[in-house]
This record gives sequence, structure tokens and C-alpha cells, in this order.
Amino acid sequence: MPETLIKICGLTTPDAIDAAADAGATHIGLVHYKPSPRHLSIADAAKLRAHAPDSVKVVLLTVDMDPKATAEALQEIQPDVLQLHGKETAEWASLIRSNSDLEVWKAVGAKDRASLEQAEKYKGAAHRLLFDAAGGEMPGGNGLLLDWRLLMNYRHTMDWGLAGGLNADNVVDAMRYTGAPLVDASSGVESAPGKKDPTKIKAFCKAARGAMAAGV
Ligand SMILES: O=C(O)c1ccccc1N[C@@H]1O[C@H](COP(=O)(O)O)[C@@H](O)[C@H]1O
Repeated sequence: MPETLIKICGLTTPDAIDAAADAGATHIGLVHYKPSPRHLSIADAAKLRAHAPDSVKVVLLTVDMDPKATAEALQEIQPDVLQLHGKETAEWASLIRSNSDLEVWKAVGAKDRASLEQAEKYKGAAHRLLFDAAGGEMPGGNGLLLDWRLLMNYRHTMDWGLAGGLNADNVVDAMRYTGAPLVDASSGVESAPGKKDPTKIKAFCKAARGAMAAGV
């Protein structure tokens, strides 16, 4: 059985990166989106990227960022993955994919089965879909749960992951209901918006890894 991937997103300090890596996260996320309490400048994101150990893949999260600025950010930060969390088109995802070695993930607000089906337009353009709750003040990072029942028995045609309001208390159920091959948490592992809590990160990773070991 393949390992469940665990992403901790919105990290802003070297200590938080260490906490995620030590806890067994497979991916860490750096947010470059000014309205977010987790926003990092390109220079700060590059410094944190350099701090990340080889055991974790680094995900750069952007929202509707223009192509030139995206290319500059990728050059500077050198992430392993680019997570597009806005209204980026399949053509745009495809262009990035074909011009880089990056993995491209597309976040999609899952509000009904139709929204899942529409996301299939990213097949061949993005490497992975990340289903998040729709709605909220920001395009993501709102701590909102999506209705996991939407994903039960859904026949996925692409690699995918689950985000939206996940925390140590609900991640096992989320995995059980949806069979998610990747779980992603941001606000659920914070003590305040933008402030990651090492204890919550550890508990989240422990719960997800425990569920994986138990074959959930
Ligand atoms: O974290 C943010 O600030 C953020 C801003 C803009 C778009 C996405 C953002 N975060 C991502 O949203 C999902 C769900 O987050 P949460 O666990 O519900 O807080 C996740 O992929 C975050 O990385």
C-alpha cells in the first residue's frame, strides 16, 4: 500500500519546518499570497526553502499570480511542487508543467459532485488535484471542512489530496471516509492565524501516520 502523503502548509519559521519534518511530514508548504497571515516574501520563502531538509518536499503556494512573477518566484525559491490555489486555468497549469520539472498541483473547491467532475479538465495539465472546502474569506487556509461524503466512492482519475479544516482530531475520520492519499493541514495546526504550533503539528502527523499504519 502506498504511503499516505502528509503536507503541513503555511510554515513561516525554521522551527516550524523542523517540527513538521521531525514529525514525519512528507511535504511542507510556503504561502506567497499577500492577504494571507502566512504570507512570505520571495526572499523569505527562498531562505526557508534552503532550510528544509531533503526528507521533505517543498510546496510553493500561489494564488492567480501572473506568469512572469511566477517564473521569477520559481527561479528564486526552487520548490519541488507548485500549488495553484486560485482560478488558474488548465492551460496555465499545463504551460508551467511543460516548461519545468515541477510537480503542479491544482486546488479545487469541492462543493458538489459536479465540481469534482469539472476538475477533470486539469487531467494532463496538473499532476495532482487538491480538494479543499469551497467558500470562505480567502481562496484557502480558512479552516473550513468540506463535505467528505462527496468523495466517498468517487472514481478519481487523477492523483489527488484532501485539504480543508483538517486537524489531529478529524484526520483519521477524513482518511477513513475519503481514502485520501494525501492530507494537508494549515489552520488546524496553529495556535493563532499564521502561528504554527509544534505540538499540533506532531499530533496531526502522528494521527495520520497511525491511520496509515492501521490500514485506514
Ligand atoms: O493558508 C493560507 O493562508 C492560504 C491562502 C490562500 C490559499 C490557500 C491557503 N492555504 C491552503 O488552503 C488549504 C486548506 O487550509 P486549512 O487547513 O483549511 O487552513 C491548504 O491546502 C492550505 O495550504
